[in-house]
Amino acid sequence: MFLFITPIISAQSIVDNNQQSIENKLAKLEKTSPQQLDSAIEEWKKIYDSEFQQLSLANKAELLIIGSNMYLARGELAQGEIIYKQLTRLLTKITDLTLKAHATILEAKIAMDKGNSYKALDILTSLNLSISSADNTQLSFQYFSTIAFLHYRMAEYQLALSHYLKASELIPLMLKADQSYNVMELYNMLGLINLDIGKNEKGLNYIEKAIKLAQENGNNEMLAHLYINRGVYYRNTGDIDGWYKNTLSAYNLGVKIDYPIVELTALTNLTDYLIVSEQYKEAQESALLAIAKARQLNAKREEAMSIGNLGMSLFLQGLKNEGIIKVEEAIAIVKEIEFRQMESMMLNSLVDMYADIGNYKKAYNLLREQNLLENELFNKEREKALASMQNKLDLNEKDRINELLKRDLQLKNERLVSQELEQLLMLSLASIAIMALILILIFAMKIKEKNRKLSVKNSQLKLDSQKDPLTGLSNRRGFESFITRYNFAEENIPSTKHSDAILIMDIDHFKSVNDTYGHSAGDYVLKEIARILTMNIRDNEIVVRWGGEEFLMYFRDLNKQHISKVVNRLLKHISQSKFQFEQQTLNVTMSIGFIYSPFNDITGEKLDWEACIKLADEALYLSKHSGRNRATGVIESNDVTNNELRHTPLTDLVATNKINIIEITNKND
Ligand SMILES: Nc1nc2c(ncn2[C@@H]2O[C@H](COP(=O)(O)OP(=O)(O)OP(=O)(O)O)[C@@H](O)[C@H]2O)c(=O)[nH]1
Repeated sequence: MFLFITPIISAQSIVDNNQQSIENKLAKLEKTSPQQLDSAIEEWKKIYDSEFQQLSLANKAELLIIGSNMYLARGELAQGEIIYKQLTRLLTKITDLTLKAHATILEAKIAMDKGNSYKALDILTSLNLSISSADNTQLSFQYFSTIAFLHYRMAEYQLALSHYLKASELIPLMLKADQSYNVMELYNMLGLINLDIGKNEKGLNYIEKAIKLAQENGNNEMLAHLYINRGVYYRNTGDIDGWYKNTLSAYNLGVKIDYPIVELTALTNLTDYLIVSEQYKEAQESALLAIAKARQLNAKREEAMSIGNLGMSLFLQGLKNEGIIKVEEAIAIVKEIEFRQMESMMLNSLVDMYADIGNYKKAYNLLREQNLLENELFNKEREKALASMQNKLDLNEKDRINELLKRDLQLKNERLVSQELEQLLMLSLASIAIMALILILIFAMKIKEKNRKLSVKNSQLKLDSQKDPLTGLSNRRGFESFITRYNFAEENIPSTKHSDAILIMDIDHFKSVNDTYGHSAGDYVLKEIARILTMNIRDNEIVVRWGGEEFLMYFRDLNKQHISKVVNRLLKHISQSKFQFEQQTLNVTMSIGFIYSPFNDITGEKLDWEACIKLADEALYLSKHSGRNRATGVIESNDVTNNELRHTPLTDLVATNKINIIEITNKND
């Protein structure tokens, strides 16, 4: 039965008069005590109807929180919930944590009023996390007080006590904030709980503190409640006179200040006292007064309890049937308002009554009914506890799954990143590899090209080195290359009719050409002779510039009968050619030495080409010596070895008749 709302003060707003006025109105409504509830709700309705639309979002939320709290305090759960739902829609547009926390506490109160204490507890427990960091005294105070009250309602006194004690740490700050009513209420609750758990002295101590504060503040309504509760201390300690005195004080004060709730509570307590003190007639009177007061206040619970008390006092006066009827009437009411615990207690009394009058059958049936009810209540509590536990488990499991999913996601992300990196790396490596490959290829191609060029150049150089630059004929090196390729010694099978022939030729008196016509004329003659000689060979034959004015000709597969004709034709071709140089006609002749190749010695062994050339060269010398413009050929061996052919001068071989030679003079046909 208390309201706590934290004023919302926006630091940035420059409050105008209207704003100031609504702030004041809200602040006043916040401090509403239960006794002023009806008038406060009227005031709230007025503000809601005329000003709500013009209010800021925060003020709207605050007004709704106050309204919902007030309706709940007056026991109008449905109205309180409607306002709460409007508040939740509004809160989607608001980020203020304090307002949200107040809304959450409201949600818990609604769950509590609906009888779902465990749900309420869960809601408040979830708020604990966010509120612990909130630097807001009144909000924290309300949180601890609400959760404590919830535990109290659930008969969890130790837990209730620990939360009220947490709230009590805020008392100095609360008093400073002009929240003495809430502090009184806290002392009262601490007192009641201590009384409930048997710590009577401690309980009384808190009640006395509350009484002192109520007296200081002139809060008679609160004082009246506190007298009743101090009476409980005396009842608990067995001082029924003290109980009676305090309860009576409460009743008298209630009448004096016209506070019917306290009057009703005091009357109910007085009836209890009168029954305990066996003053049944007075108890009957007191019960009747309480019933009237309860009906006046539409307080069904108190009405039922008082009717039950009336029944008990009648029964104990000996009016047993009347008593039973009243108790049954009371049970009907508690059934109607589903006050199950009271129903169970009353059924218990009724069982005793029927047993007392000897109606055991009825007593037995009622006892069974009462047992079933107890079981139902027990199971209901059990189910609630199980549901709460399941909810906690689910939340826990959800948290665990969320955590797992989060970790899974994190791992997947990490894996993705590393995969991306890996791919990037692979891509980079691949790119590098491709680049490298391209570079290598380019490099290789360049090298290949260079090598090709080099090899072309080399070939060219090689060719050049094998060529005579003046005539373009092969030189000695060219001939060696030719003869090696031809594989002279191996491939030429000696034949009696055909043979190759090597001619060594030398221009006659060439020196005089140079001397007479100049070196250029000599060069010209050399080139012309090269041309003429080349005209006389086939594709697989060769003309070589063997030395200065010396040439070599290699004929292949030549009929031995035709060699003289070939040589003679050559001598003629040269001698009959007109060498025209600068209007000068030059006459040129050549001398030739030749040999069949391969040349066989007596053993039939082939003579190597170098030795053949040596013999041809010596034959040339014989031609020169015999008068020039002629040819001398080594044609047959007799009794001679290759060794002798290699090392013995040709003239000696001829003189000793070891070989035969022929001489071909340049005859005109
Ligand atoms: N123009 C020119 N003359 C050359 C070249 N090579 C050699 N000779 C000349 O050829 C001449 C060869 O002379 P010799 O060896 O005395 O013989 P020859 O004058 O031909 O007399 P025989 O051979 O005995 O008939 C030399 O004068 C060389 O200078 C050349 O490439 N060009």
